[in-house]
Formats: sequence, structure tokens, C-alpha cells
Amino acid sequence: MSMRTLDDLDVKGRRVLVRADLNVPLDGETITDDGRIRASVPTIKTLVGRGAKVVVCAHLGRPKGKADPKYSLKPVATRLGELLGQDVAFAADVVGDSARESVAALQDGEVALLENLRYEPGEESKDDAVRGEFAAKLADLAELYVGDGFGAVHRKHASVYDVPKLLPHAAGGLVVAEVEVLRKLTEDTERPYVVVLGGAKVSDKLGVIANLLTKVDRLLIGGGMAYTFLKAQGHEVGGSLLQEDQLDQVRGFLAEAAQRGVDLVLPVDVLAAVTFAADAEHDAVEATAIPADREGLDIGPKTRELFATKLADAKTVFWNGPMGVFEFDAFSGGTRAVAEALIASDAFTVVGGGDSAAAVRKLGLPEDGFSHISTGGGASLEYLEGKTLPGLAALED
Ligand SMILES: Nc1ncnc2c1ncn2[C@@H]1O[C@H](COP(=O)(O)OP(=O)(O)O)[C@@H](O)[C@H]1O
Ligand SMILES: O=C(OP(=O)(O)O)[C@H](O)COP(=O)(O)O
Repeated sequence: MSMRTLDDLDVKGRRVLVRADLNVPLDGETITDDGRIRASVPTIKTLVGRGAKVVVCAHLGRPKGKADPKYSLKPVATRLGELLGQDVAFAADVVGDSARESVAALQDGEVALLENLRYEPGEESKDDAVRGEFAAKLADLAELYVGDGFGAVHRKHASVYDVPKLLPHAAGGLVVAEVEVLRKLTEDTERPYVVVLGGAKVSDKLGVIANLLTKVDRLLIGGGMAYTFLKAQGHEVGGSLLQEDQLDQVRGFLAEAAQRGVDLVLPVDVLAAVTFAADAEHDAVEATAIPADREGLDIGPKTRELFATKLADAKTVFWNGPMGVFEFDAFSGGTRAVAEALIASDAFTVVGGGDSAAAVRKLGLPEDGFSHISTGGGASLEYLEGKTLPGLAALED
């Protein structure tokens, strides 16, 4: 794979559109983890240093094609400015008057951030023509394009896939660095190779399992992913996160794992809470006996031990998705246990995903205890599947 890099672009005095992944967790307007903003800084700084007019674009959450102040990137513009040590002009729209005016006012070495790309229906449209029309408006704002939003390279979205077809382009430093590390996981993988999956984007991430079963020795499933498996085995999961329409698919994974000899490990106990709240009353119960009026918000103590045992002799580990609702202290123990097992191991360990990386930091665990912390969860998983990712393919052309 060969991608042009920043060194291949002559950016001085030119408007450069940078697609970053600034999808950070927010509590109201407060950024609770700025890891992805920090990860985006080096590329932006390089462009600033080389005298470019830098136009940053990104998404936040899933506003589904409509402006929604809850998902505004405004707080991110402020934080990005603090990290860069210079003002970041914030455009109140994506390709409208505010965006055009903010871009036109940029001097060499200055930075503007556009409002959330996903306010525009064209960004995520499945219709090539609709996406193309929006991409043309975005491309109109700049003369060059830099793809640096690794966490979104698995999305066939206008800003990721279509714009680089319209402008001279290069990969930013973050994308180059992420691909370099993840490639190590796909070539001469040392075994046992263990993947740990959790989190809440269940329907997205169930999709990668069929392919992972052909590559891994063990697959540990926790977090919100686990309940669809438990239900598929015929167990009650109460109000736990569930992907009802994928139960048949999951039964297929269970059969395939058995047939291939892949050790597919599910929770044996969970913390079952009466409601989804930080102070919810809860008990550790057998995973096969979740009361109908409870929901599973973390893996239980026996599962933490089981997962640690399954990780102890691993030589390669990829982990995406928290084991529970780590944002609530009472339900962060499972995530901590898996993180600590990775830190204790001498395997090549990669953690991927916005929330997984945020969890490591929130729990006060040493980031250098892992071989790599990736900004992308879904993106890393699809890369590990061996898939061609739209955002990387577009940068190669
Ligand atoms: N059992 C559970 N029930 C509900 N949500 C869960 C559960 N376990 C984990 N989560 C949630 O999953 C979210 C992260 O999922 P996801 O976005 O898939 O991870 P990442 O960003 O690391 O890829 C967190 O906000 C966490 O609270
Ligand atoms: O948070 C992200 O992915 P991740 O949760 O898989 O790490 C990326 O910003 C992509 O977001 P999306 O999954 O809403 O397309």
C-alpha cells in the first residue's frame, strides 16, 4: 500500500481541508476525554508550520443529517485552539455562508474548524450522487485534502471517501502511524492471538466477527456485545443491550467457532442493575440467570478472572470496546480488569476505539502499558479483517 504523505504536498499559502476524527465523549459541553483532539494536533501543527490555511472538518456523534446543538463541534474548536496554542475560527455551518466566510478570512498558518459534518444529509448518504454533491461543496472550500481521521476511515462517507477523489490528497501522520502498527497485527501474528470485543456499537461490530473467526485463536466477548450471544444461547437477558435481529447470525458464529476450534468465551457472570444509572442497585448474577427486570452493565468477578486467564499466555491481543458502562464507577471494574490483564501481559497489545482509549485514561491506567492505543475501534477491527477501507483506498488512488 502506498499513500502520499504530507511531505508530498506543497501546502504553503494553500487551503488544505483536513478530515480529522474529533469524535470525543462529551458531558453537556464538557469534553470528558480529549485524546482524539490531541492525536489530531501533530498533523495540523505541521500544516500550520508550513504556512497552509488549514480547514479542519470532522463529525461528532450521530446526529443523522440534521443540525442538533447537542452534537456541535464548538467545544472541540475551543479545546483544539488551546492545544495548538492559537485561535481556531469556528464556522457555524459545514458548507454554508459561515464556512465560506471563515475559510476566506484565513491567513497563512491559521486554522478554522467547520461544524459537524453529520449535520449534512449528504455526508453519510448511501446514494453516490447525493454524497457526491455534498463532497463537491466541501471540496470547493479547499485546494488540497489531507485524510487524517483514522477512526472514520471505515466509513464510505463524503468527507472520507469522495472528497479525496476531487482534490490532490495525502494521508496525515496519524493515519500513516495507525496503519503501520495495525499492519503488524495482520502479518506474522504471534500466537495465541486473542481479540476482546465489547462496547455498545453492537450491530456494527457483530459484522466483523465472521471474519475474525478465521484469524484468531480466542475471542472474548463482553460489554454490550455479550447479551446478544447469551440470548442466542437461549438465556434471559432482561433489559440488557440486545440486537434482536442478529440472533440467527450470532447462532451461526457460535457454531462456526466450535467447528473451527476457536475458543469463543462469553461472560459467566454479570453485574445486573435495576436501572441504567451510576448509583443503580445491582448484584453479580450468573450470566445464565439474569432476572427479567434487570440489565447487565458490567462483566462480573468470575468473568474478570476467566478473561484474565484467557489473556495470560496470549502473544498478540487486540481489544475494542469497554466491558461495561465504565463511565459509572460501579460498572468500571470489568474494563479495569481487562486493561490490567493486558498491561501485565508480555504480548503485543493494541487497544482501539474512542471510548476504550478514554476508559484507559479515565481509570488512571498507564498508557505506556500497551503496545499501542489506536484512535479507531471499528476502523481497526475492519482493518484487521483484511478489508479495503474506503478512507484508505481513496488516499491510495
Ligand atoms: N453492558 C453494557 N450496556 C450498555 N452499554 C455498555 C455496556 N458495556 C459497555 N457499554 C458502553 O459502550 C460504550 C462504548 O462502546 P463503543 O463505542 O462500541 O466503544 P469504542 O468507542 O471503544 O469503539 C461506552 O459508552 C460504554 O458505556
Ligand atoms: O467513534 C468512532 O468509532 P469507534 O467507536 O469504533 O472508535 C468514530 O468516530 C466513528 O464513528 P461512527 O461509528 O459513528 O461512524
